[in-house]
Amino acid sequence: MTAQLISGTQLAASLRESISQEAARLTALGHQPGLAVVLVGEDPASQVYVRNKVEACKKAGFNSSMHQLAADTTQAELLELVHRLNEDPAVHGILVQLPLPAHLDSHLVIESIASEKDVDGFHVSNAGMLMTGKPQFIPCTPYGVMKMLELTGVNLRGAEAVVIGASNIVGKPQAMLLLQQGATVTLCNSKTRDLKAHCKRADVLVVAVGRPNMITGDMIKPGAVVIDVGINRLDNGKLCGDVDFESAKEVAGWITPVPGGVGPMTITMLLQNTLEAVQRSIEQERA
Ligand SMILES: Nc1nc2c(c(=O)[nH]1)N[C@@H](CN(C=O)c1ccc(C(=O)N[C@@H](CCC(=O)O)C(=O)O)cc1)CN2
Repeated sequence: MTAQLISGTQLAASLRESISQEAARLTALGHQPGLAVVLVGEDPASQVYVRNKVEACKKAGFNSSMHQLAADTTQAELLELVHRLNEDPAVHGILVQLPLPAHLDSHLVIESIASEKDVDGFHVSNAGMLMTGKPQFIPCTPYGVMKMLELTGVNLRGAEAVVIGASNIVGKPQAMLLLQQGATVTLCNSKTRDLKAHCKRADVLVVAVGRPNMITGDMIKPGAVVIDVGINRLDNGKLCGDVDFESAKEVAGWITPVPGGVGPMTITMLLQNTLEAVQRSIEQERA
């Protein structure tokens, strides 16, 4: 193996220590961070992620409430719950786990969350703030990726960064964050011609597609930083990323594993965003 491993598990553990300390300080001041997590239905992967989020909150000393709703919950019932959480002063952050069951309109639900409590950073107001270079809440996965890049010491100014996957949750905000750090960014999508040529140019390659092992070592520039956002469950029950780790690690300079890479960082940045929500609410009270 030539590449150095970027362990999300390790980085997350060290960031969570500082987060816990700040949570204890805020709690002592009478502002215990509060995160409400909403899950609709019984998607097994979502259940795992939500459980891990609630667990991480508890460990960090946050007050977390879990709202588990039946798969046939109506749009009106879900909006009513979000409305109640918006009004609750003990709740600083609200997260509705995605994907929602098909009969629910995710866009309307996200827009119903008060933007100052949208710790996922998915609300159009927060997406706009990020786009215009004044981020309030940065979506957790791209935020975590930026922390991982910081750890490698890679200089993003003038670097060629290629992001594969143009979702609102990962690809688009990731491209914005890289651009804001001075990288020259290419955002690839499912229609991109000659994906390999784009990948081969990348000093920093972020892959968020959801297709097991689609990026192989021969598509990677020697020494590149490769960040694998994909989490795919194979028929044998094992998890794998969008990058073929075995061949990629022989070419890359740095690489993230799956599991234990970007996933744990996503949850950590959710805690960080919730802290930022508390800090802003205190500032607002004082103003
Ligand atoms: N409201 C949101 N919904 C979703 C988000 C999100 O950020 N906000 N992101 C993804 C899923 N996700 C967080 O919710 C998430 C995915 C994976 C992990 C993680 O820690 N993965 C572990 C493996 C866990 C396993 O055994 O399955 C790892 O990679 O090591 C955390 C969060 C979609 N929905």
